[in-house]
Amino acid sequence: MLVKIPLPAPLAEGETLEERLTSAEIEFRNVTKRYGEVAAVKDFSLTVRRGEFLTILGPSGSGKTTALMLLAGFASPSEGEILIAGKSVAAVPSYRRDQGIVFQNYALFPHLTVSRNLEFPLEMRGVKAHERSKRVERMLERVHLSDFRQRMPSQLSGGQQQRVALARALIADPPILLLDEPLGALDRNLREQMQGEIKSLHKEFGKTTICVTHDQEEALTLSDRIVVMRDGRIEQTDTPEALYDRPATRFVANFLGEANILDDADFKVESDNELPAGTVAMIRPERICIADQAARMRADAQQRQAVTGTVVDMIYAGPLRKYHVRVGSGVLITRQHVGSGQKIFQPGDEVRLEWLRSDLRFVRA
Ligand SMILES: Nc1ncnc2c1ncn2[C@@H]1O[C@H](COP(=O)(O)OP(=O)(O)OP(=O)(O)O)[C@@H](O)[C@H]1O
Repeated sequence: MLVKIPLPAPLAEGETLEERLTSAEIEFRNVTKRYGEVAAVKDFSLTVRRGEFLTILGPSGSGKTTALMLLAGFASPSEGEILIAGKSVAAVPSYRRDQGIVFQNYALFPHLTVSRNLEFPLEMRGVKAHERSKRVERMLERVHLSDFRQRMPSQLSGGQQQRVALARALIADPPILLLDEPLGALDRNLREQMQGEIKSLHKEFGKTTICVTHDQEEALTLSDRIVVMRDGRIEQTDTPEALYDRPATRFVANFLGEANILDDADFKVESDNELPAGTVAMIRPERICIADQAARMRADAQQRQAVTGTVVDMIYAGPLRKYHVRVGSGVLITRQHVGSGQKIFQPGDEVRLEWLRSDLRFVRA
């Protein structure tokens, strides 16, 4: 069987193979960006590998967009530097950085048809008319918009417009793709569909992609790695699984998914060892099992911890049930898959919560 493998871009003029093999695609070195008194990004250092899909995730105002704008060249660092393919881009204007960009509100040209919108970046790069129309047709087909080629952007749905924006960002084959809340304006179903589309475009084209979002689910679904930002600084960088399973801080544990933080004030955590100074214990809701108080402990009781409490709330959420259980002066959350034969608890029920000791994590407080 013949397998088609997309090849990376040929070596640029002056680029050696050694440089290509060893250099990171993008590097932020101790970048700070100040707007007057406000430091929007502080001492930001990050290496992005070639072909990686990296998401910058954080609450509003944490500096995500500023980091992306610095990379795009729409703003310049107050301190530090940014390197692309091993070279500082301090003196390179944004239009010469060879990046495809999709912003939530980075509108298509409203007075140009879909085809003309796609042609524009090629025209800017001096691609000949014959070649341009071939590439536009190919790209339209790829994003399933061939039938819309003559429409104006205003005659397209939000999802279709974003597909055109993605196609326009990719058509000139830039090595880097920047996405700023690309799906922010879409409703939930469409967003999920477009996440699939972005993922498959990334697989197919292999662009080094930096995506900014405040949507944790989007970050978990799309990314090879996630950078969690807080107040202009990087809080933690890791793969989605590692961030979810082993968050380093209380902030990351709470921001990425739901977390039960076992504060000393609310729960007396019995531990064989002292918790390291400055840390608290944390457990994910789906790691806690809920059972009748009188139910027998599971066979591996030594490896488990159990507490008793009273159900204060049960929330039905499709395939999941979420229980809030009062334990002492605190509340623990547990999430159970809805399965056949599983007991359903109601507010007021006395229950036992159990978990494996190995599912407890400690995070910096
Ligand atoms: N041009 C600017 N002038 C002054 N302050 C700015 C400017 N751009 C950003 N800031 C400030 O820098 C901080 C970080 O903003 P930024 O837009 O990067 O955050 P964000 O994480 O992308 O937020 P959001 O998710 O709301 O877009 C904020 O406090 C913001 O007010």
